[in-house]
Amino acid sequence: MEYWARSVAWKNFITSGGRSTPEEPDYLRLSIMNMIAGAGCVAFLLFLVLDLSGLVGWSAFRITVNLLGIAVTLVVLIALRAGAPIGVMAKLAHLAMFALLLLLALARGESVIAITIPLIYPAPAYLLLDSVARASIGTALMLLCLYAIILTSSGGFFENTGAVLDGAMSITLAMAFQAAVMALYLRSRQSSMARLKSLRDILAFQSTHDQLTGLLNRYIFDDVIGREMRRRSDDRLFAFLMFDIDHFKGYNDTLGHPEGDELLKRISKTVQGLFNRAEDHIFRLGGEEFGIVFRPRDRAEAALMADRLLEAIESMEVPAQCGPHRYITASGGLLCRTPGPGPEPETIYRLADQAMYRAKQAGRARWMEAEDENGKIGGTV
Ligand SMILES: Nc1nc2c(ncn2[C@@H]2O[C@H](COP(=O)(O)OP(=O)(O)OP(=O)(O)O)[C@@H](O)[C@H]2O)c(=O)[nH]1
Repeated sequence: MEYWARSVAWKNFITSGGRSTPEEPDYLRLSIMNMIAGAGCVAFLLFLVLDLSGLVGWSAFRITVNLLGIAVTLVVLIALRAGAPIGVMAKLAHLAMFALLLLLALARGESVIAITIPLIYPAPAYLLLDSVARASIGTALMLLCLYAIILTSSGGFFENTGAVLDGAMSITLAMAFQAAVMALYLRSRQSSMARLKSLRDILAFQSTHDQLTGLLNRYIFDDVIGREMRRRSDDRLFAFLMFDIDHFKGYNDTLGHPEGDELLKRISKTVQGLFNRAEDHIFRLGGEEFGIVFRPRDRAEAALMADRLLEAIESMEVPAQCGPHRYITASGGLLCRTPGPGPEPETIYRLADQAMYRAKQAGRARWMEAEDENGKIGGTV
């Protein structure tokens, strides 16, 4: 089990740059992979030239590895152009490059640097996957160490030019691959993070907003009430105005539910026009019931806002389908108090609801002020 987990981690570690989503044509990844394969091809060609020119130790094995390197990178290039999946080709190229660098190093076994480079290649590559800052530090450190090894192990820069060139080219190739790994990884991580974020935003919006009107819903009501009741930043009052459209059932029954929905949307716009301060919260609490949490300076201002709202709804001049009024009206309940420790959100809701019920009983098209359990006005609590 542990071996399996380790081998999977290793596989991810080596091939992480090659992840792709096959359903999306990813032109950036395609370009990067084309670039890597092209650069790989050129680099192996240069290795070959170095070998053949006798600048570095010549061996049939070395030549074979160089030729293999050219062949693999050419296959990758051609396959990419023929439309092979980018992710698969990236994995293939990445693994082949690592294996070939290792073989090349073994072929030149007398040089410490030549063997070391491919072995340390995955370590900084892993570092590079995390962040650009860590990547830069990791890269700088690795380059410093490698050049220190080159200078010390080959007995001076000018005495073994072949080994130095060989090492430097290996480093360059490795660095190009690390940069590509980082670019691919960061890009794929960024796009999946962006997708996740937009999904999270959509879900957060949908869970707290009413689909029909776009207003806040009952789900977030308790949170808002709790927050507004606890606030200390502002010494204005806490007010909760709840209202319900009168005889909405009759309106729906006569004109149909789609017309009823339209009316709900229009009324929500009217409320938004009136309660338009940044700190106002407007809810559709259910059916044809709405609520507004706002911060009046005093009770008189809260009462004025309640009056204005009911007037604004009637002034929409939507013909009522039943009841004594010519136009659609609404009835409300208002609760007003100073913020601070006090009743729970459900108590606030219940008190305002009771006040609204009294307004309905008294003939509708009006609002009443909430009273607490002791019969006192909500605002004096
Ligand atoms: N069109 C529409 N109607 C809804 C929606 N939600 C609830 N309703 C309707 O709202 C009506 C509410 O009816 P009642 O609770 O009897 O209230 P009312 O007729 O307004 O009576 P009062 O409030 O006493 O004046 C019902 O007919 C519900 O079907 C909705 O999203 N869209």
